[in-house]
Amino acid sequence: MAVVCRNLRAFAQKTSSLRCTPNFLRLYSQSKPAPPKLVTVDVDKAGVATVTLDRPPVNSLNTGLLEELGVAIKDLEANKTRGIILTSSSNSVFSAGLDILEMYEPKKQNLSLFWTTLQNTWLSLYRTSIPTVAAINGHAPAGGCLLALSCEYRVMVGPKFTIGLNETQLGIVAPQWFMICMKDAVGRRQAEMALTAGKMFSTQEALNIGLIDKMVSNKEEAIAEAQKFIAQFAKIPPLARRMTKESIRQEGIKYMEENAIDDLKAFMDLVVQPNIQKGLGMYLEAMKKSK
Ligand SMILES: CCCC/C=C\CC(=O)SCCNC(=O)CCNC(=O)[C@H](O)C(C)(C)COP(=O)(O)OP(=O)(O)OC[C@H]1O[C@@H](n2cnc3c(N)ncnc32)[C@H](O)[C@@H]1OP(=O)(O)O
Repeated sequence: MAVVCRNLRAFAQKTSSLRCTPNFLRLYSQSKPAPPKLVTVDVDKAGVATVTLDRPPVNSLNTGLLEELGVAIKDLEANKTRGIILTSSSNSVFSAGLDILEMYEPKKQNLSLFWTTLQNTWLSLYRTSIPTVAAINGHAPAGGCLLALSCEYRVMVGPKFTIGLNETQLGIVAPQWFMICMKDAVGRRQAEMALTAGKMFSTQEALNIGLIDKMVSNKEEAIAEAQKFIAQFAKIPPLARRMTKESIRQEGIKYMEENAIDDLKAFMDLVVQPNIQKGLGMYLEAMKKSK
C-alpha cells in the first residue's frame, strides 16, 4: 500500500489535473487491489532466504514472475543474505518453464520485454555472489530446469518428478546459455544427448548423470539439505568464494554480456515463425486435451 501511495503521489505531482488527496487515494486503492505476489521471500534467523515461486497452477515463468524474481535477488544481495534457497509453493511442480502464453501469438513489445526480463533475471541468479540452492519439489521442464541449473546445488524430491531441457520436443532450440548451464552440470557429452533428444529425466536418472546433486523424499528434507550446503560457506572467506564463482561461471556470464542483443533478436525472429507458432498452439491444445 505504501508503494502504491508513493507511486500515486509521484504520478499526481506530475499531472496538473490530479490532486493526491486522501479521498483520491482511498478511491484509487479501493478500485485497484494490489496484484498477488508471484515470488515470496522468507529470511530465517541464520540469514538464509527461501525464495518461493508462487504462480499457480504450475509456476510458468511470465514477465511478472521473472521481474519479481530478479528484484528479489537484487534485494537479497543488498541485504547481504547468506544463502538463497529457490523453491516452489506447489506440491508437484517446481516450474513448468517459460509461460508459453507469453510466446504464443505475442505482441512484439511484450515479447521483447519478456525475453529481456528472462535474460536479466537469469544473469542475476547465475552470477550472484550469494550461495544458491534449488530445492526442486516437483517437475522442472525447460525454463524450470534452467532456473535450477543456474543455482550452485540442486536437491530434488523424488522419485516421481522429472527435470530436463525438453525444448526440441516443442520444435524449438534452447539458447546457447541454456546449453552452457546444462554443460556446466553434466558435461558436454551428456548435455548433447539430453538436449538433442529433449529428454526429461526421472529424479534417479538426473542424479545418475549429475543433473541434480541429491535426491530426497520430501520438501522439508530438500530445504534441510539446502541449508546444510549453504552453511559450509560460513568458513570460507567471501571474497575468495565470490571471485571463484564468477571465474568458474565466466563462459555463461561473458556469453550473456556480449550476446544479449543478438540473443534477443534470434529469439524474436524464431518465435514469430509460422511453424513455431503452429507448434506452440498445438502444444497448448495437447496439454488441455491430456487432462
Ligand atoms: C527460442 C525459444 C527458447 C525457449 C526456451 C525455453 C522454452 C520453455 O521453457 S517452454 C515451456 C516448456 N514447458 C513444458 O513443456 C512443460 C509443459 N507443462 C507440463 O508438462 C505440465 O503442465 C506439468 C508437468 C509441468 C504439470 O502437469 P499438471 O500438474 O498435470 O498440470 P497441467 O498440465 O494440467 O497444467 C495446468 C495448466 O497450466 C498450463 N501450463 C502448463 N505448462 C505451461 C507453460 N509452460 N506455459 C503456459 N501454460 C502452461 C496448462 O495448459 C494448464 O492450463 P489450463 O488447461 O488452462 O488449466
